[in-house]
Amino acid sequence: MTRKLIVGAAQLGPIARSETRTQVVARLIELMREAKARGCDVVAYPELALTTFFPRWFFEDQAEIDQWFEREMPGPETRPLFDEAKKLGIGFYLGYAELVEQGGAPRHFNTAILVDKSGAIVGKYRKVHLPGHREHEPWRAFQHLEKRYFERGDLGFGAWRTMNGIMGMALCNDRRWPETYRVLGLQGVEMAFIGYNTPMHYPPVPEHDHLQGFHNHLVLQAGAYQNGMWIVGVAKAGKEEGCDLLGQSAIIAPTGEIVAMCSTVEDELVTAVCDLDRCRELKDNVFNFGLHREPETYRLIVDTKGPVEPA
Ligand SMILES: CSCC[C@@H](NC(N)=O)C(=O)O
Repeated sequence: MTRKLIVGAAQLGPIARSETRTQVVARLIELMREAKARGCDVVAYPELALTTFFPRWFFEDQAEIDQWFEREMPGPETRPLFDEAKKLGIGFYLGYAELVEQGGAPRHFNTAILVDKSGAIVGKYRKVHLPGHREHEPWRAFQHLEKRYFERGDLGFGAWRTMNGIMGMALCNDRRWPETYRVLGLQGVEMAFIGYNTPMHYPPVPEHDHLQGFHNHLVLQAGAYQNGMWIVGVAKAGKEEGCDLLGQSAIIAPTGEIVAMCSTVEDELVTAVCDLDRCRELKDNVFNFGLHREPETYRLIVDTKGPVEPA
């Protein structure tokens, strides 16, 4: 029996600062219905998919910051998405800002969840590689204050058996780090969902601005190939509050080939039939970890943050 999963990458166009959760969820539901009509088993949305990308602004008032976060999932505004998923019998991956009380203290995470076809949350991931800066840097055209507003994820890179396969999650900047994919790959992940918000302009090194699309696919394709997994990379795209965000959401095969890609920077769904058994072509051969990895020679990777002096 083949394990073919039909997957949708539901790219979002810009979300205005004034747009409500209810308005955004209506957009998500429309994409979900389209995905179902095209036979999808699961649909993936971007990182921080319920609001505008708020880390581009410096806020000092904690109440103003907290308004971008979800205190419950599903909550009153997101419940219709879960109800629709259950009604349609379709899974989904969703990124959002999460605020939890732990030990009487508030904790803020950049989070993603995986929901199965019954509408149940089966997995949660909290972003590990937080990019950007902590302090206000007024010289920038826009801020990238993820290091200020979120703490590092505390759940590691999990893997979940669901929807007839082994699924993993990551978020945006995580995709630039080979360690992300390898930790997923070592757990046998067959499909990884990765939502992103990637500004086209990178203020510290603007000479790389024209390479944003290249670097996006470079890392997603390498991660897929080197670990024998499908990757679903999903953008929030377009000109959002004056900031241009990369599109090019893509579904990538374990061979590293792009099999579907968005061609707009608006709400757009692309789909692909993903045979999870094709992961074996890599996992049993050139990237047979049990046969070919030499972890004792990789000690620096886990023992050191780096860089170190050469021996
Ligand atoms: C601050 S520069 C990098 C921007 C980063 N964006 C996110 N959201 O992680 C990314 O890796 O695309």
